[in-house]
Amino acid sequence: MESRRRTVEAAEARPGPRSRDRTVRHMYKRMFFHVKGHWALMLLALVCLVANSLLEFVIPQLTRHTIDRVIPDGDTGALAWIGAAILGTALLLGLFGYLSSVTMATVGQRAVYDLRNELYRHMQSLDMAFFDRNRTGDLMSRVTSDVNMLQQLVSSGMMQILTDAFTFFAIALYMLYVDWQLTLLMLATFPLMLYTTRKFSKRIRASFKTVQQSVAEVSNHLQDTLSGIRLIKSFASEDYELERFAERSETNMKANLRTVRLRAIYEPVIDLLNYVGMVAVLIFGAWQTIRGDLTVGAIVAFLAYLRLLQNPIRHFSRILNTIQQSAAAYERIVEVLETKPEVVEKADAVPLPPVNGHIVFRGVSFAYRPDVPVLRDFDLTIEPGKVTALVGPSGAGKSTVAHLIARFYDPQAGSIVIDGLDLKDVALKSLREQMGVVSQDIVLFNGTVRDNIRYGKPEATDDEIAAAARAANAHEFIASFPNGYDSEIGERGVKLSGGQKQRISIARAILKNPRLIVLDEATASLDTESEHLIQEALSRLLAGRTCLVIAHRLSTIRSADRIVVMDGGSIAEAGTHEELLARNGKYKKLHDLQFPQEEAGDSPAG
Ligand SMILES: Nc1ncnc2c1ncn2[C@@H]1O[C@H](COP(=O)(O)OP(=O)(O)OP(=O)(O)O)[C@@H](O)[C@H]1O
Repeated sequence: MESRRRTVEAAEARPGPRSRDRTVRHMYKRMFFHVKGHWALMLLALVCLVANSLLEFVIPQLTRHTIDRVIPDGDTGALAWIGAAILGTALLLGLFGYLSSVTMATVGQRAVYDLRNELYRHMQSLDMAFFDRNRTGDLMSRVTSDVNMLQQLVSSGMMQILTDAFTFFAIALYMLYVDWQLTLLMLATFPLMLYTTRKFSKRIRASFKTVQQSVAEVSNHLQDTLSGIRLIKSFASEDYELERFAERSETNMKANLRTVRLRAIYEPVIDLLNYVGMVAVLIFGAWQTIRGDLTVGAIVAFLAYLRLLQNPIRHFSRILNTIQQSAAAYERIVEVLETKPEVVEKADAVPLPPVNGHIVFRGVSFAYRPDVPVLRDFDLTIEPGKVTALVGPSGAGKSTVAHLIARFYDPQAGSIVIDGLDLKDVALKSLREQMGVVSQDIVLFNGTVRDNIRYGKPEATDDEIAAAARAANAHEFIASFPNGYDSEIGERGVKLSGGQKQRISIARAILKNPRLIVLDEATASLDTESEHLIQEALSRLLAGRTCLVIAHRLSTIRSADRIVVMDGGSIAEAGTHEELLARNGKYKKLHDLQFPQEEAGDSPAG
């Protein structure tokens, strides 16, 4: 019971909404961790950015010199030098600007590359329960668009903030030195700006989060409908899907507009506060100049510095967007990164030695969702080297038994023991490497026929691949393709029939040569020819191994060594085909439903 509670809690464990400031801090820390390896590039970018700030400082000084010295002295000779100095400074500004942009983009791209790989690696390490809970399109958008969002932060936002802070403090200090009263007057608007920024950043982040969620919804919809396009067309439900897609797009549009509106208010408010500062400086500065306390050049330079000082603030209002947008995306990334798999390998897990395949379920109870039990106090023994078939009505829990053997999930009570070792004590890889699953949902990846068969044994030679294909009755049709084993499968490749796909998946399992086979039998009825070829391929695959066959059609399992009839998550009866027929129980009923003509009792031999 205790372990069940733990699993349920873990299943629901998702990071709660963390405090916003904490997210931003956390995000910076983690992103810094990712860029740490590129410190030389970061340093170069930082040097360029600081050089830029210093150079920006020079131009107002040259203006001041021109107004206060060159013009009163009538020194026309100096004008050319001043012009050249300003142009030279501008050229250097351009050069450093270029260098800093390129280096920062490089660091940003690399950090994103690392983060994206980390996220994908973590997703691969998560268990099936995680993938049951999350939708594919949503996960895809986390790895693509959310990670991209962070790239912006690293390549522009992070450094910009550092240099802006540097520029701001350098100029503020200089201005305090030149005229502290004027500077303090101007800085008086800053608390107001900070207050406004805080207020807006909370709202902007919340609205960005809605935007990212709506992107995920669009992505989910696309994933579902494009992969199920055949179904949509066969139901002629294009208009319905279009309407649903338009709804999701509209949510996305509205969410975007909401953020735009927030920004559209925030930026002018900050600009207005900037102008208030400028007006104060202009009036008070002009008054000082009239009184002769300040030169005209000094007030012009002061106003130029004021603009420079306001630049970081204006930037900040833009960066704030990037930060809030990134923080919203980051929260979605961290939700995945902080999810702990429920099925974890013990630190001292032992590699499973080559198995015989003696599998025992002892008092196993299991539920995908806490309130819907699937297996109840379930006992089952699978004998090594034998074919055990599971039959029973849909939803009885047959596939669940197979999932538990592969340890896709852990039972909440009871234990599963393989050759005397508890599954939980065994290294996952060593277990799954010895298992072959041939399922009714055949998954073939984009790539060649050869790649797809070789998936079971990456180091296999071409001869081994061909031998496996022959054993799976697949060689002939593969050889008839113009490119043979090098034919591409998938969207732009050859189209395979259901039976052909199945034979390729059997070849893949034969090549892997596992000790344990789980066969989740196809429900789709094939033509007799295909059916025969597949049955032949399967009997070669099953020979000499421990096999669990999840059977939907009783015709294929008559010769099984043991047939287990499941109903409502437990075993109703078990025995051979003949024994079960003789018992006249559930199996007999299922049998009569499928073969009404044999009811008289003349069942064919298996
Ligand atoms: N990933 C899942 N998340 C939640 N519930 C699930 C999941 N997979 C299966 N179930 C539920 O568990 C129960 C048993 O499912 P299971 O697939 O093991 O049955 P089955 O006997 O193999 O059925 P079928 O013959 O239709 O394939 C069903 O009620 C099903 O709805």
